Amino acid sequence: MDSIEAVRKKIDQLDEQIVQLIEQRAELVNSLIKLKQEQGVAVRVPEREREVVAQLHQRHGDHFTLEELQSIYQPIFDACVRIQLTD
Ligand SMILES: C=C(O[C@@H]1C=C(C(=O)O)C=C[C@H]1O)C(=O)O
Repeated sequence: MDSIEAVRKKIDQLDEQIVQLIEQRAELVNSLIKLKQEQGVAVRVPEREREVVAQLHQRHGDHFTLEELQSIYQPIFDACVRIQLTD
């Protein structure tokens, strides 16, 4: 069995990957801004955000409730929209 320190090291590595993925996600969201401006699409699209969370819940509902996934994703949506508006 791994020691607490060894497991924490694996958790730290996963956290690093999670943040890198969130950064990549934010870059993709940011790349939409030009298309949105050209097509007159709103920066914030709440129904799309609901759809993202609902799809994740369909696939991962065994581990996370809908409310938990919403709580995890709301700050990510907020940060992505802020970056779209400020970059
Ligand atoms: C990425 C988009 O822009 C915004 C950010 C979203 C996201 O971070 O997933 C979803 C909807 C919009 O509020 C989009 O419209 O698809």
